Amino acid sequence: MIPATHQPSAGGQVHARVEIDLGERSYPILIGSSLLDDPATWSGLPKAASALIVTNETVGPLYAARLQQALSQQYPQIHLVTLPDGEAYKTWDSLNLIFDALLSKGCDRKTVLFALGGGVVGDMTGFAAACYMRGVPFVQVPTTLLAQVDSSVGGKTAINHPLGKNMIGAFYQPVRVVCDLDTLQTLPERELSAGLAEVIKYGPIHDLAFLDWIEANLLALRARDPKALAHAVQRSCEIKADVVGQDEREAGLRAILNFGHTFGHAIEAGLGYGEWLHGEGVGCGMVMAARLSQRLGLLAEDKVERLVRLVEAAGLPVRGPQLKVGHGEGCADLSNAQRYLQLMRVDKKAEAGEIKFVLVEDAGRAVVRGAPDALVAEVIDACCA
Ligand SMILES: NC(=O)c1ccc[n+]([C@@H]2O[C@H](COP(=O)([O-])OP(=O)(O)OC[C@H]3O[C@@H](n4cnc5c(N)ncnc54)[C@H](O)[C@@H]3O)[C@@H](O)[C@H]2O)c1
Ligand SMILES: O=C(O)C(=O)C[C@@H](O)[C@H](O)[C@H](O)COP(=O)(O)O
Ligand SMILES: [Zn+2]
Repeated sequence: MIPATHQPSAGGQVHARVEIDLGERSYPILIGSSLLDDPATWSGLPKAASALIVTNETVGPLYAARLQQALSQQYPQIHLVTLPDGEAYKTWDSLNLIFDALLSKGCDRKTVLFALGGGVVGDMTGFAAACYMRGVPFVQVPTTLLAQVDSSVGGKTAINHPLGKNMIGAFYQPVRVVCDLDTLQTLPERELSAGLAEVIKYGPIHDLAFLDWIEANLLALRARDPKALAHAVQRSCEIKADVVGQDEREAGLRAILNFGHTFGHAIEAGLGYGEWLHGEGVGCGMVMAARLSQRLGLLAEDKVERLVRLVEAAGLPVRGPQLKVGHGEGCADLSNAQRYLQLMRVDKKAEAGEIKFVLVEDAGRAVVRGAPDALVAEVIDACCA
């Protein structure tokens, strides 16, 4: 049990409520301020004898006691498990810490899990919820910009494998998402920039007017202006809810949300998880995917340069790294481009060894298709430092 350290301030304000329409798996995304402390935020959740808050060693000390206090009216027993912090810990070992806590505390199949943290905590808590007793309810309480605009929504849950990102997981939807914008005020600047990568992503694939808005409001976003953050989170969640509502399990359309990720995931795995942040890989990966789109005649050069400027202005890298030769088995003799290609062949969108890229067109649409290895290698060579 967590000690209740202080009284909640309550008085939460919901600025927006976005519904994700998935039939019986539908749920609301609440976006607002002071939501964490307000017992009203948590009313109507599944009833249970116990809840388990899953967090990490950074977020726990900041927010877990407040969440526990607010939940205490609803759940007689509230337990806490604190995971090590970082992408390098998105592993079986961390997942087992959640199962150890669930079992040692006598949690049953009604126990509700609360994922309090960024995307790493969210993805692992969701996966644990999908597995424990073959499925218990869980709530996403995202505390990073990246998690509020993307990872808490849509039910992709997973852990990493040394050979590939998010390779072991499940589609499993939360019963509610609560985005308390106030938590973004304690986020390190590098993490805020990482979150902006996923915000920017929605522009070229779905909404060019939103891209205009991001450009016009980038300074306000980086200064954490509450109104700008509220709009960025709301519009991002609306777009993601729309896409996921049409294609929950990525039979087709949902793959557009992977813009920048084919290259980005290769960077994350190739450098070793945690070396570059997920959002940094996505930011740079979008630049590489845009340059590939240009080489295939889909995107005009001025549109590519516009994206590069925006990614850079968001505080994200626009040049790809040289992937460590020898980091993975059998890659010692590979060139940098060959190493990228080797890692990208593991991507979940690949079919029969053919890599599929999310490419973008001038009109603000995305297409998912293959490209000749030689052309991809040229783009990698041109994009890497
Ligand atoms: N499931 C999905 O659809 C989806 C979508 C996008 C990304 N992801 C996954 O999400 C992960 C990245 O998520 P992330 O960027 O949130 O990283 P993260 O979870 O590692 O959090 C980033 C850092 O910020 C700290 N932190 C979190 N909230 C804080 C706060 N309010 N104040 C201070 N520090 C805080 C964390 O402890 C961590 O050190 C990746 O594993 C990625 O694969 C999943
Ligand atoms: O929700 C989705 O679908 C996405 O692709 C969102 C991505 O931002 C996210 O990083 C996702 O985890 C990547 O999916 P994956 O299937 O390539 O692991
Ligand atoms: Zn992502």
